[in-house]
Amino acid sequence: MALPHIIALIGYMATGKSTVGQAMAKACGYDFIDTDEAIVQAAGKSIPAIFEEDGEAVFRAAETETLRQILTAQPRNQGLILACGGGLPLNAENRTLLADHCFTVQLIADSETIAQRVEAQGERPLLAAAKDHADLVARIDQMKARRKRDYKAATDMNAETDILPIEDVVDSILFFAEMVQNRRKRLAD
Ligand SMILES: Nc1ncnc2c1ncn2[C@@H]1O[C@H](COP(=O)(O)OP(=O)(O)O)[C@@H](O)[C@H]1O
Ligand SMILES: O=C(O)C1=C[C@@H](OP(=O)(O)O)[C@@H](O)[C@H](O)C1
Ligand SMILES: [Mg+2]
Repeated sequence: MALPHIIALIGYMATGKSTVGQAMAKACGYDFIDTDEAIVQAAGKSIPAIFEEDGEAVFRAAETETLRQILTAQPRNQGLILACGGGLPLNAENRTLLADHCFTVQLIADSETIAQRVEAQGERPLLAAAKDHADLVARIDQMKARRKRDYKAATDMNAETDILPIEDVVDSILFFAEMVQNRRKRLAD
């Protein structure tokens, strides 16, 4: 399968970047890295603990360094699926790194779907203050609206994760990414 060398998944929290990314890597034989996982490994503590003990600014600085390191270390002869933390594309330097190295897919889901996933999973410090379900949905709506422009600026393709099961989301992304790669090759020849 002719695919871009690095496929990055971006998008709002709980749209499925980590889950879909892992399944994509398995389906196409690419490596898989999750920026959040890499940061947790290096810090030796969870994302909520980093936010609480070190603050968001420290987490964001680690995010940029981790992204740069991952993108430059990836061997030429091995593809990579990179699941990004939800806030990563809000930083202009990170968007430039994505544009320079990746085919970037934005995962999208309804705020209601996201709220249900966040309630089931936890682990999202930026949404931890929500009072109840309705407040959580409202906070997700507001944060999504604030982030929309930066996400769009970094995006080569959108994929919805509300309707299709994970395997079909994977197949649709790989199908589209392969078309793009073939087209790029034709244009380069
Ligand atoms: N079609 C789907 N695509 C992606 N995730 C889904 C889908 N259906 C259910 N989920 C669930 O939604 C959650 C998404 O969480 P996660 O992958 O951690 O998202 P993110 O990394 O974007 O925050 C997982 O528990 C996953 O199993
Ligand atoms: O959107 C964000 O700002 C964040 C998203 C999280 O990753 P997921 O999008 O994988 O949940 C994680 O990086 C951190 O909690 C901050
Ligand atoms: Mg994730």
